[in-house]
Amino acid sequence: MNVESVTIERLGAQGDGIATINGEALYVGFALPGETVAIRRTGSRGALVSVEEPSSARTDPPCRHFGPQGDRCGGCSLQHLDITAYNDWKKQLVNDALSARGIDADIKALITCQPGSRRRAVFSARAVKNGLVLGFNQTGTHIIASIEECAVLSPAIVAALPGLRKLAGILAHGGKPFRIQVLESLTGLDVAVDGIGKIREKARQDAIGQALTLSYARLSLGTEILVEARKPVLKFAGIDVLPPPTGFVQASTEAQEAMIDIVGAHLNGAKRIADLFSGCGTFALPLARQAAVDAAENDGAALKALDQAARHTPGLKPVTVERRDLFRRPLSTAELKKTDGVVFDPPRAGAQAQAREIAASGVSKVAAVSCNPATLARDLRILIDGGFRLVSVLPIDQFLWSPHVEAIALLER
Ligand SMILES: C[S@@+](CC[C@H](N)C(=O)[O-])C[C@H]1O[C@@H](n2cnc3c(N)ncnc32)[C@H](O)[C@@H]1O
Repeated sequence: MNVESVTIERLGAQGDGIATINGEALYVGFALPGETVAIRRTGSRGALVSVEEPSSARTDPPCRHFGPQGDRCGGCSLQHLDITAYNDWKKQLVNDALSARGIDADIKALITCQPGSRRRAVFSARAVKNGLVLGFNQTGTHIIASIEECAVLSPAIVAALPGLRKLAGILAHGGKPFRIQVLESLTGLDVAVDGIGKIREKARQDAIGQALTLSYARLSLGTEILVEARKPVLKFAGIDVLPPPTGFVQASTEAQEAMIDIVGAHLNGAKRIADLFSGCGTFALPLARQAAVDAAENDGAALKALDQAARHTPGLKPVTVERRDLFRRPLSTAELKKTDGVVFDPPRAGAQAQAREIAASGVSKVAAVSCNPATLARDLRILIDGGFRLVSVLPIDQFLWSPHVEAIALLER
């Protein structure tokens, strides 16, 4: 394949450099705006061969697995961009999504997260001819890049990699890839193996032995607990919560605490708050210090954890929980009649049906939390058209060096 030289014009939403060739966009990973790079072209993608004229914003990536010279670990896409330009790009992702819906917003400076602060990871693993590979998928492929270090994950998770590899080796069979979810809790690692299929009794017993030797707090197969040496504990603004295996929690404690503060301050003064897509209570529990809270969510185990934490925490205002599919059955305007504040934090698909009900309700303050600026913008458009004023938007870099960004939009009327 021929090597050709192109000039990169801008960064795309996935962190690729974009050049224009014959009027068509060409995407080049690990390339930056202003750079002239040598590439090998396949369709609309160019594989970086070398950087001929580097950008002044190019910097050395902190992780050896990153980039075309590393193992192309797909976890990060922008370690080679200096921090100021990187922060601007993240903020711009939110701005672009809102602008596409005609929303002019006061977007605050990016709230940053430190390297080594990610407490949750999902590794891919697979038995191979001469052993086992465990790491993250290369971008856009099912090839697993074996990981020895990671600049994003907490040091405790990085230190656990050799043990996780042993555990995966015990459970792996048949060469099919499977996942290992790891959450660093305050009482130790909460490890859940997923997508492994049926395992033999001996492998199960060996895995339990390994979990005890490695001092994990808990080991599960999917949601089935195999061994629980200690209950995994997290704190949401100082409130103890025992999350269920594989249940959603925010990726970084730093981001979680910043988000709790922002949401709590905005909904200050509300007497009755609905926390929709509540998970195990990241927002509901701290908010119950200031108002009665009705939490709704589709994961029964998460709601049970929320309910138990509420019952065991003294001084909270009343908390109710309801298991409910909010895509199919959003809280109606009638059900929101006594509610004056709402926080919603849906999965990437957003909260379109729920936003319509809130727009038509008497709710006066909303905090919309999202990990997907495109669906956030769509839902904000519904709320704004329903009479809400967008006060501000706060982007949060919960997914460091990746193309993902968290944001909280604060609205009132
Ligand atoms: C981004 S998480 C937020 C959880 C929580 N607010 C937190 O901060 O930990 C999204 C939550 O939506 C829940 N969820 C997904 N689909 C749902 C649905 N159709 N109805 C209700 N909840 C749903 C998930 O179980 C998950 O807990």
